[in-house]
Amino acid sequence: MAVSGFEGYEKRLELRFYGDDPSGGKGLRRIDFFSLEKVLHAVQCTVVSAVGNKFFDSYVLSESSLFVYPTKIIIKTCGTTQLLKSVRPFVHLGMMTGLTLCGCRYTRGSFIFPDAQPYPHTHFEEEVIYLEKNLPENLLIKKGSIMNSKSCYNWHVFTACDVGRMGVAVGAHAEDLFTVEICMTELDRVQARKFFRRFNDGKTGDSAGREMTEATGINGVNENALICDYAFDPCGYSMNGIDGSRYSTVHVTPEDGFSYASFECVCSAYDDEEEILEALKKVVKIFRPGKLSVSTTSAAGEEAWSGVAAAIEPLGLRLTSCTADEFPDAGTVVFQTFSTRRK
Ligand SMILES: C[S@+](CC[C@H](N)C(=O)[O-])C[C@H]1O[C@@H](n2cnc3c(N)ncnc32)[C@H](O)[C@@H]1O
Repeated sequence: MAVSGFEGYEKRLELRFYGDDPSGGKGLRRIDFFSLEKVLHAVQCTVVSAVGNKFFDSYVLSESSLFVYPTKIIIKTCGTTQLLKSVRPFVHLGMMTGLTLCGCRYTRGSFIFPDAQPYPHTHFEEEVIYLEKNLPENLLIKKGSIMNSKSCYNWHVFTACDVGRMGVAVGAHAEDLFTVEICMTELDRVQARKFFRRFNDGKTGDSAGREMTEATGINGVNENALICDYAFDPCGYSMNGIDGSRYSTVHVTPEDGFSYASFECVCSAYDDEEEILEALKKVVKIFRPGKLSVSTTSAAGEEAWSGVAAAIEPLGLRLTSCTADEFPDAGTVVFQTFSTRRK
């Protein structure tokens, strides 16, 4: 941990692959656990809990989450982890399973403690140079950009893709799917206390995590999800939810002064918009943050997330900025920030 405090803001990397899969569709899920642990060691985190279904494998990490699909890896890490050190080993492991990287998406918010970040996470420019150096040459189309808000919290996005796979990748994978990433700071103190354990509570990380999931209502955000949760000692919480082929994930740093929580999920353009917005409202009510950002990434365009402000503003948060930009392979990224009216 940095001397000043724990960096809650995650770095998120999504790697997409293609190729003939001799294993009948298991693809990247054939990567053995020992090899995954080696990559995580380079990033400086470990697996604390795991669960899978017929679509994908989900791991709760000491610093956030990893999801492994047959042709896609999503890894999200916080603290002072060196996430981008996973790029080369994952590309290599993909090759070993007969798959080639065709898309890369890296996103993150603005760190609370930027000076505590190690190379290559010292500056966004450094991260982009590192990515360009370590991605394979077939990923020719690239764009890196910082989406600004009116506050000090900005959204950093880098995407790259293989020119030959561009249309295929978007069409086959993400045409109707969009990712929602919510970052919350200045959590309500009463709510944040619920993510602290009692001294010597005699519980395991799993059993304490289960209690937090229920006591806070996180299990009600998507009642259909199978939840894999973990409570850190003395505080902190992570969970992955799996619902068919879709994941959701929540991470909480409850310490006062640098409190942070995140929620991420995958939605479809065919989902009931009201249901998505209801889930979003439930998340905001669980944490009651002073500041919040919502980033949506969608091949379907900006409309995918047009109802966010109308859903959130009645909860006492005011829309302070809304920016949209296009990125190769990813589609439209919309970044909205909200700030409480209570201060
Ligand atoms: C890993 S969790 C959640 C991560 C997520 N990105 C976030 O900050 O919301 C981080 C919280 O767990 C606490 N924690 C306790 N033990 C930890 C450990 N061994 N590794 C990482 N975090 C730990 C941290 O102080 C922090 O409150």
